[in-house]
Amino acid sequence: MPAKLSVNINAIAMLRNRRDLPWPNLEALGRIALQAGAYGLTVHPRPDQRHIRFSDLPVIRALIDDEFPQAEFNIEGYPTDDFLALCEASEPEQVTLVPDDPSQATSDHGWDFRKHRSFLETAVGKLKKKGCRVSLFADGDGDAEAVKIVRDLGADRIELYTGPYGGCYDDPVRGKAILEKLGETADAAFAVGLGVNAGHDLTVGNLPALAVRIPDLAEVSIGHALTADALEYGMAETVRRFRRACGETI
Ligand SMILES: CC(=O)[C@@H](O)[C@H](O)COP(=O)(O)O
Ligand SMILES: NCC(=O)COP(=O)(O)O
Repeated sequence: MPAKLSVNINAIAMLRNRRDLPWPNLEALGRIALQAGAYGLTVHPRPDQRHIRFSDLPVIRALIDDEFPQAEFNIEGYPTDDFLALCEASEPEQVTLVPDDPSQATSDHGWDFRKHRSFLETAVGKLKKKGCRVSLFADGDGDAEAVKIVRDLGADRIELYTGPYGGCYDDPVRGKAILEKLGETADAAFAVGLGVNAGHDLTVGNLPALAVRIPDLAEVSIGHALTADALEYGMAETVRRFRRACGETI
């Protein structure tokens, strides 16, 4: 089954926040994305609320509950007490824990699972108790032992950090090598019973090869390139293009 598309609306929020005005409207664009067949919506609130504001979360939750009850809400972020409280209030179907420092411009690495094992165990336990699926952001470095730690922590999935792949997927040497390491990491995760998501710098151009190497990829969350394409093609057509790039026949 092709990977499901979750549309990350962070970049749309960043554009909105240039002015103290309510557009572009996250709820309206989220609705168009879901009407066009996106499987879910992703947000990555950061402590300074520079794109997603905490007040956006109930609006997205209500959109899904009221109009798209089959869709999923995925919240990504670093598990501070404030973040975990946001998750508790928003009841996302999935939470993706990301090791981001508040000063980071964007996510640029996965967890060091050996170093942060006990910290993550506590956070994963709290989220699992609330009934969320939990995914942990992971480097695609082929580290099979690290993936076993994720399983032992009680998480359900890893999300492969695809940033290094995104920019050089068409380099026949470097791109191919990075893709193979991502694939090896996914294989190791599947072997211990974890699901595999992927995200960061995915595009219509680089998704097809990823989907071929990891045919059982569960979900991709995509924001930056999808928002850029939406300026050119419109949100509905862009969602359809990304769904096709994931392998859907629509
Ligand atoms: C975990 C991940 O790769 C995305 O959530 C990404 O961090 C989006 O956040 P920004 O929109 O702040 O780049
Ligand atoms: N988890 C990755 C994500 O949600 C979006 O990343 P990007 O497409 O904005 O790079």
